[in-house]
Amino acid sequence: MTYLTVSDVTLTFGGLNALTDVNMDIEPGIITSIIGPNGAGKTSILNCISGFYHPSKGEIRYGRRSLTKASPHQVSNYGIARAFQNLELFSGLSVLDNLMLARHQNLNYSILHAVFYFGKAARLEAENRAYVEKVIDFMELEPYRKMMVGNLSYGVQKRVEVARALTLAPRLLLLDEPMAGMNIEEKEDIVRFILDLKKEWNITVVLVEHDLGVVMDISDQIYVLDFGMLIGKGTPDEVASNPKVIDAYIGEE
Ligand SMILES: Nc1ncnc2c1ncn2[C@@H]1O[C@H](COP(=O)(O)OP(=O)(O)OP(=O)(O)O)[C@@H](O)[C@H]1O
Repeated sequence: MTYLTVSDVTLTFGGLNALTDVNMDIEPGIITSIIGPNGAGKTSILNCISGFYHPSKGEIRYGRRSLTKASPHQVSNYGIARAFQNLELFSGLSVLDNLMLARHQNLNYSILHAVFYFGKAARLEAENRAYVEKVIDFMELEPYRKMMVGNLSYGVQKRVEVARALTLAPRLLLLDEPMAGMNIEEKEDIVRFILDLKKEWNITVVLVEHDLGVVMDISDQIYVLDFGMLIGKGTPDEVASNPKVIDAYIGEE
């Protein structure tokens, strides 16, 4: 069964096609990477899937649901979360407060409910806290929980950004360059987290990443974009031996 389907998606800005007739099929429970040179359209496709941009043409489906015109809020309610290339964190708040705040987007009661049904609100709040603690534990953020995000190293902030997305308990996680600016050890940690998310949390991962070594190591399938067009797809071995892909990367990596 196909899980996420991108069909003939074109995205236009003024006269420029950021994406042209892009097709992708993503099955549940796998790691899919999207690679390509700078400006190839990788972030644009994540923006289309997560509802920040709407395709000028084509369709995006997630199971039985259409994401083509969905808002970011609807997309996250459908169980799709995103970690951003540029961190979406409140630098003046602690790690714990950032994660609780993100988790609150998931609350399914209104302020009125909170007033009239205090018991239910309190129970939900306890559940939220427990879920956030599980994420902190998984992402090994325990030593930083009370620290202000702005005071943490960039590598740890990137980890908090992934944790922020995880607090929404997604079935599908979109990661936009989660390893950018990290040293080798920090990258190894993120790789381990991504593999565990797949194996232990059964989360489907879509990854945009420039580090081809990492991409080749952890991906089940890879899509390659160049100038907004899909120029290759397949397993890491298939993609690595695709002449179009090799051409696109000459002088790049
Ligand atoms: N909001 C926007 N308005 C105008 N042009 C845009 C917008 N967003 C993206 N583009 C253009 O669309 C093209 C694809 O950009 P995109 O950010 O998706 O590429 P990318 O592959 O993610 O690049 P990078 O690896 O540098 O992050 C680029 O030419 C970019 O300038």
